[in-house]
This record gives sequence, C-alpha cells and structure tokens, in this order.
Amino acid sequence: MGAMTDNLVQAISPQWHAWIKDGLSRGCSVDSMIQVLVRDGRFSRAVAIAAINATKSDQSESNALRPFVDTSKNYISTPDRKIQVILSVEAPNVAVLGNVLSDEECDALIAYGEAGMSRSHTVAATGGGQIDPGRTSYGVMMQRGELDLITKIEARLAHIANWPVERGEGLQLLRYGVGAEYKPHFDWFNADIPGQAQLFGTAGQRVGTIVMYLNDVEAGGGTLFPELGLEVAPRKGGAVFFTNITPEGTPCRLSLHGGSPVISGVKYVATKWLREKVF
Ligand SMILES: O=C(O)CCC(=O)C(=O)O
Ligand SMILES: [Fe+2]
Repeated sequence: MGAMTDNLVQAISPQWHAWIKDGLSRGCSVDSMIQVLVRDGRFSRAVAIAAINATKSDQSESNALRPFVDTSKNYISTPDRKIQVILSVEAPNVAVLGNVLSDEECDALIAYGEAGMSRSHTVAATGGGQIDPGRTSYGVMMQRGELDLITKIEARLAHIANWPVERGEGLQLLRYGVGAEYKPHFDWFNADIPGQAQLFGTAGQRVGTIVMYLNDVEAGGGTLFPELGLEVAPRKGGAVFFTNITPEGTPCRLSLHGGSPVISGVKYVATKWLREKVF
C-alpha cells in the first residue's frame, strides 16, 4: 500500500494529497472533490478518483480500489523504462501505451512460451475449462516471477498500473494464427454464473487487464472495444491497459473487449490480469 500511495502522491503532489485527506475527514462528497481536482488541479478524472480511493483506503483499510494509469503526462517513467502514453479513455479507464517492452523482451517471451502452448479455454457455465469456438488462440499460463525477465516485467507493470505485483495473476501468453480470435467478452467474473462464482477465490475480482503486444501483425488482430468503438492495433512492445470495474467497484459493461481475427500474419500477446486482492 505504501508504494502505491507514494506513486499517487507523486502524481498529485503532497499539497493535493493533504487537501484530499482533509476533505475526507470533513465529510466532503467524493463527487465534489473530483470536480475540484479536475477543475483546479487539472488532473484526469481517473487520477482524481484513484487518489481519493487510495487516501480513503489508507485511512480505513477499505478495499475500494482499482488500478489506474496516470495519463496526466505523455510519458510514464518507471525505474527501468520510459513508457509512452498514446491514447486514454475515461470510462472504462483505458490507456494505450508504447514502449512497455523492448524488442528483445518480446522475442524472449515468445521463445520461452511457444513450446508449452495449447488450445485456449474459456470458463464453462458449470465451472471448469472448455474449448470454445469464440476463443481460438493457443496459450500458456506462466507463474508470477517464473523467470528473472518476467519478474522485471511484472515490477514494471505494477508501476504502470499502480497495482502491487502480489495482486496480479501470472502472465498468460497467447498466439493467434490466421483467423484466430477472442470474441468480445468481459474479463470480470460474473458472480451470478455458478461456474464463475468459484473463480473469485481469495483474490477477488479481476479489476484490471493489461494486454501486451509481442509482435507486429500484418493485418487484423486488434483489441476491439465494441462499446467504445475503439480498436487498438497491435504494435510490438506496446500494450493496452483497461479497468474491468467502475470506480464504485461494480463490474463495468463498457469494458467489453475482444481480440479481432488475425487476417494476415500471427499475433502474440501477454496478458496480465490484475486482482482485487493478493493472488
Ligand atoms: O488478444 C487480445 O487482443 C485480447 C486478449 C484478451 O482479451 C484477454 O486475454 O483477456
Ligand atoms: Fe479479455
């Protein structure tokens, strides 16, 4: 929690942090505080919400938090890499990023994961994995910290999304051949579907997602957000981050997304799902 708050304080300045703390202690409404932060502090709404939530959780140990990418500048400086902010959307909070991974890191992930790949599954309504015509990629799940390279990347992602490494699942590596796709879906678990209810486990909801592109794709293979009319083109080393829950913590239907069919070439991605609690 400390590191996350430090990042936020950096993003919003100690003065504004103190102002939020004071407002919360005086019982100001969150809406009114967001308005002031956006108008006078010139913060994006996403940063304002995240800063208020982080301050709240520091005070009450509540868990009303979601990851966020600070798009108030055009670059994000992580300890080992300067990330480009290319595009951002407010709701759901989407950030398209460049230069997240080096070419060498992309190549190494593909080389390492390729051998272990098998046909991807989805979760059946009654629980368990199933082969699904709506998801025709091949993939492999990796352990958190499975390689030094992965540890390094996971630390970088934690910095970018302001979310602790421990609250992330292992990376999932996917390969889509020509025609392969992942039809639009939600990454959040649906508590009303028996097969999904058990997925919450002790780590809770999948609150955010980062899809990293490991190669350039000749045609097709974009990440599509049908509710936003947005499609992110795969670019080697780039990534798209998005939140799966609203600022209030409920499943976000605008986060509907999918991997469009690859038309020509092959598409490799690495997906990091961010969980509510320690995974
Ligand atoms: O392949 C893509 O572009 C999207 C992948 C995805 O939605 C996921 O892994 O959950
Ligand atoms: Fe997804």
